Amino acid sequence: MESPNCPSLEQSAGPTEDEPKTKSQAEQTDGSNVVSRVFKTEFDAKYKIYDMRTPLNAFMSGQYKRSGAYNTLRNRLPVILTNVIDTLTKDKSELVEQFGEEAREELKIIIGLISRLKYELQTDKPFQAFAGEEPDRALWNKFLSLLPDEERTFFRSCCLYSECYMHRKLYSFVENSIFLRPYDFHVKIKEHSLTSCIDDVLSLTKYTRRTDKSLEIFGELLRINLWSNCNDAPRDLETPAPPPSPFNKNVLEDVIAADEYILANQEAQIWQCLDNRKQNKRSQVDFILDNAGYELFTDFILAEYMIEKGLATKVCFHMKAHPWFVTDVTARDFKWTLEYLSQHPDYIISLIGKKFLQFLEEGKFELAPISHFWTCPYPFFRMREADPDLYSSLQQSKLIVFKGDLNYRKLLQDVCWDSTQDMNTCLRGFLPSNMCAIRRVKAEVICGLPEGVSETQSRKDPHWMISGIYGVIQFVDGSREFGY
Ligand SMILES: O=P(O)(O)OC[C@H]1O[C@](O)(CO)[C@@H](O)[C@@H]1O
Repeated sequence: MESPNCPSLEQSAGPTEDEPKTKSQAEQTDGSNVVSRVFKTEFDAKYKIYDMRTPLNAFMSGQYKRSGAYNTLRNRLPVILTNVIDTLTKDKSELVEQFGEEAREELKIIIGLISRLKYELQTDKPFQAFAGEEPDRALWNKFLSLLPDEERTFFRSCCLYSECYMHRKLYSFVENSIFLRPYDFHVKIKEHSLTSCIDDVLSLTKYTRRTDKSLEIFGELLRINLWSNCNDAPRDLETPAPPPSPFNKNVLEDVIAADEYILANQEAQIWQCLDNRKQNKRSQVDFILDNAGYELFTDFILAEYMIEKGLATKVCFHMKAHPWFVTDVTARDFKWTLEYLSQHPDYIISLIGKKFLQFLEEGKFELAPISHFWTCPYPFFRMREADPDLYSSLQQSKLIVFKGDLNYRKLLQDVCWDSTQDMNTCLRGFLPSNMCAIRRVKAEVICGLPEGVSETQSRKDPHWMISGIYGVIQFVDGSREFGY
């Protein structure tokens, strides 16, 4: 993103209707984001990349050069694939030892397939149907076949679709192998994201042992949870480094100092929703998880608080059916984390790990049945028709906690909404129950901000929407819909 002089999104006089436009409509009508037809590089000319920001109400897409989506497709995703190839090459002997000599040949084939995927990404090739044993093959192929031809490539499609497609394809390579099938390319990164933070785990454990039941403490836990959503995607030299984070991810010392970086904070409404027994007879809270490591640990701490203070009788954790967006939690990561903590040599860490394991045995913590909906490209408003069982199970929830940036993008269909748009509108009818979103802002998809905030932010820091140093804690009241 090298666009300090370009018009800000909020200055654009885009249409005001709620329905997002297709990209071609956006190009035709959004005059304020003047489309520069002078392509600056050979790549831009070849793949028709417009030198403009994402128009208001359009989907995020790599075809807009001055967008985080372009940066993701051009810089971040190829690096993810290169890193996986490097890991496979470096760990070859270890993997052969673990999965048998036959895995050697498979590794070669998989490296070749990943290189091809990277080439397809970098040359904006059309998405290919899935042809293996993927359990969600039909869903994906139907989705791909319904995409209009001109939107079926990496840079022309909605960026959410392109990213989901790349991660789904990547996993399909091991999924369709024989010997490497149980392998997760990202397992070491995920384990490291916990083991490297063990001091933070210990401090947070000690800090949260004797807490009161109060909005003040609850709010602090929400904020600690928010700042833990900080997995940093790999960046390359073309991308300016984000400004240094003004606080540590564990934020125990400076959680208050970090408050000015929270652009919308509805923790009081979330507290009210959980603490209001008369109005809300439901007692289960659902977490739609994001990243493994320290973030997952803070999810456990927040869930523990909800249970111990009588705000919920059970917390149900929804995780990904398979490796996803590098660090997302799978059932294997969830169980590994609890085992790792409970067997840790530090007595305090092992105690908390054992306590969480016991919560699992007692049904206070629960793993939700695996759903492929979380790893499909659909935004959440499509859940009711795509996975009606999941939708109706979420209707039983007292509060659904959506963690992280990707879930937020799926809530808002990866659309560049006016930042002041009411969240209810942006959800397009997706409201199974009360919901909250806890997310560091890493993509230009946001709503529910007070008037003027976005303009002020843009003046202060043109990269504020992709830097990940700002956050939101937002709430949507589902009670009117269900008459609690
Ligand atoms: O772990 P989180 O918070 O979902 O963030 C990861 C997301 O952020 C991004 O890096 C930018 O939106 C995406 O690639 C990805 O969706």
